[in-house]
Amino acid sequence: MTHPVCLTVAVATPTHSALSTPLSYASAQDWPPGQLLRVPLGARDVLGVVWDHPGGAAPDPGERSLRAVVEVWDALPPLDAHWRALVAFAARYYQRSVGEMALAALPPAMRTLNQEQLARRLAKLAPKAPAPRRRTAKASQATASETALATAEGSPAAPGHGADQPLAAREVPPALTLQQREVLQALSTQPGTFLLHGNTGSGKTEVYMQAAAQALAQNAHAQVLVLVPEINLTPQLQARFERRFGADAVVAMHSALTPAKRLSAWLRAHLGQARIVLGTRMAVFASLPGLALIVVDEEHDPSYKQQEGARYSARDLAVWRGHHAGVRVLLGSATPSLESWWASRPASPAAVDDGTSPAAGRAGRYTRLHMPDRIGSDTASAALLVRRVDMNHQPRGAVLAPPLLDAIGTRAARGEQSLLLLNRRGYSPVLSCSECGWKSTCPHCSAYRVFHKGDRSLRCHHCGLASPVPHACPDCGNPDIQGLGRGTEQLQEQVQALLSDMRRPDGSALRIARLDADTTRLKGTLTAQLDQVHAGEVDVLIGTQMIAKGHDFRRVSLVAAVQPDAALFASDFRAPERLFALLMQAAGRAGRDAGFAQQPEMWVQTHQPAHPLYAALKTLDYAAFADGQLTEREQAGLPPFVHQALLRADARTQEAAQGFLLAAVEALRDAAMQQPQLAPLLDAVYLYPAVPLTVQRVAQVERAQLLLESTSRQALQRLMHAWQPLLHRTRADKAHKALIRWLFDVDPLGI
Ligand SMILES: Nc1ncnc2c1ncn2[C@@H]1O[C@H](COP(=O)(O)OP(=O)(O)OP(=O)(O)O)[C@@H](O)[C@H]1O
Ligand SMILES: [Zn+2]
Repeated sequence: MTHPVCLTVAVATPTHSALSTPLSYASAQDWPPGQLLRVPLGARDVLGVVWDHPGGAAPDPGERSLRAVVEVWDALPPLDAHWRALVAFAARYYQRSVGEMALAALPPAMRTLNQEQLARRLAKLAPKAPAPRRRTAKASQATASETALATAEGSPAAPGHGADQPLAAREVPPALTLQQREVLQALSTQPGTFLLHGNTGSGKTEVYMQAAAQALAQNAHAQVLVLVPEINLTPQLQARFERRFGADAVVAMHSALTPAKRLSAWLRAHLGQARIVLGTRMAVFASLPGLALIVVDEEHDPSYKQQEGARYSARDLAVWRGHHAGVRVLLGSATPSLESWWASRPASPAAVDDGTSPAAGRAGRYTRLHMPDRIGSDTASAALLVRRVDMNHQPRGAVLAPPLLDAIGTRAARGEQSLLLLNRRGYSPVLSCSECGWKSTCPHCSAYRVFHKGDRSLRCHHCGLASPVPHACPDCGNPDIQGLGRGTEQLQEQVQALLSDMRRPDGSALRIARLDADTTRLKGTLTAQLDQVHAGEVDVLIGTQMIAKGHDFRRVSLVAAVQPDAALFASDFRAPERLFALLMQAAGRAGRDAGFAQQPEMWVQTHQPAHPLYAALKTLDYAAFADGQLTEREQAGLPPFVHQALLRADARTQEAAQGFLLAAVEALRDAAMQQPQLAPLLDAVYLYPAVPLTVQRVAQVERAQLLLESTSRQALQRLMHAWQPLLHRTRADKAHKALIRWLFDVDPLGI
């Protein structure tokens, strides 16, 4: 009889429970950490990952009656030490349990799979027998990077993907510009994390692809991870990678995939069959045994931060992962986040001895690289002109200023396209009764329901509640209820009327389309709509920030921000950074082809034409804007000069939510009296008073938060860890039974 061994297994136990550490199970045989298996938990059996024993040594199963492992998925190689280290770090840093983090990092379809089903899936993925290598004429005259890739792929050890594809099927990379060459050169000469500050249309994607080709050439198992904010917004990007590397080498990972597709993408990455993984934030947790390079495109994009469950930043984890695995990380953006801009600051000799600013003088952790010039910008006509339109001097209530209307008409008459950006969907953000003042508030949220004319509904954008538009005021019966303010739906209607006299080159009326979350709800509609724009079937495209992101529109020569001012006065300290990035990205959609008769233009309709943000936009000088913002942030003691976390509480009443936060602070202060090691942490971390969130109530849940701030990331981390058990205890107190949940949001994006 064999003596059973004890396995430590990470299972998806909730963070906020007593079971939040990995559990012990008995097994007839020892299995290495990283092995996937199924184990019993309560009445069910669940997916788990063999974890490293706490303290290194296996506990003795001896006396304890451990439950036995159900089945071990030994057909799959174990998850490697880098992957486990990433998961363990993410759990620690974002204050979650290892089990929760590990299981959230695996494709959901895996949870319901058994060994047999897994075997069938794997059989489907099994590589076809590689065909003998073919040498085509093309291969012998290929560029360096292509040859490098060919070597990697042609190697007999290359795990089964399109090694049998002739190279001729692949696209030949263009000759690089000088700036692209310099960036690739800098990348190849030193390790570390790089911030590529590349103008829109400067050819960053080409740099990513060539850097990927170089990394893949290192060996036959090398893999590259490419993170993008929203893959479904840029189907073109995936197509570009597939053209370059072959469809078999690339897998996509994002939440719009069917569970089965997501699982096979994950398996192909884990087995090394996929050489390039292109995915959204979740892909940062992909198992990549051959990881050789990480690219984070549009690294400033807020969608890299997960907003529920474990609130991780995929960008920040990508940097950690690359550092831990010893591979390069390439962050790219035309408008980097201020965090990354600061982290990549060059050393400033002037400030070295000044001593007033703690970090001044020292260079940042990242290497900053620049590509200021757009591809084809040697033609003078390609330079972008930014025009501010003072709406104080336009006809009252004008939707579009008359000169802007003219400009759109002129462009359309030449077959060029215009984009109109309005970051608010629906017809009107609120309906109101002119008699009694009734407004379309949501009964479940502290927010208005938005009027959507298309299906005549009132919809809450927070909880999703939708109901038909009333024919008369529900309070006083007045039939005259009106919309206040304007969304994309209304803008489309108004622009349609305003442009009705204008003509396309063929004499027909202009075609005006709208692209936002409402028009793209159905699967496939986004791609279809983008295809229409690319094909030139649309003259004027109206949309939310969706139209500003990453699209390589070739016929757009004019972009206009219709009413961007609101963000200038938002209370969120990141609002200017976001607005500037949005406008720069939007501007970057104009003039991507140098062959226009007239200079491409970005119009900004504003009542604040002298605002410094628009002045900076006028010169398209991101660096000046960023440095100005950083000075303000440093003076005001805001990130990246301090580190923040939120303690959030949700409850049935606001009183209960704030009551919990107050009690938790009290418990922490009490504990500090008894535990002297806590006192310095409380000195190093500032705890703000508990306050309601800006949108205080959502779906009948009252929300409150407490901001923690420190100049020391470590002190902040240690305080949260020390606080965890006290929070569990406070939660368990009957006095707080109205509490629904509490959580930490580390490095929050909105406070
Ligand atoms: N070296 C090159 N020679 C010719 N064309 C190039 C070169 N590099 C890139 N291009 C082309 O220029 C266009 C813009 O390049 P790319 O999409 O890579 O820019 P980007 O910096 O990623 O843009 P954005 O940030 O706006 O998405 C693309 O159509 C691309 O195919
Ligand atoms: Zn609501």
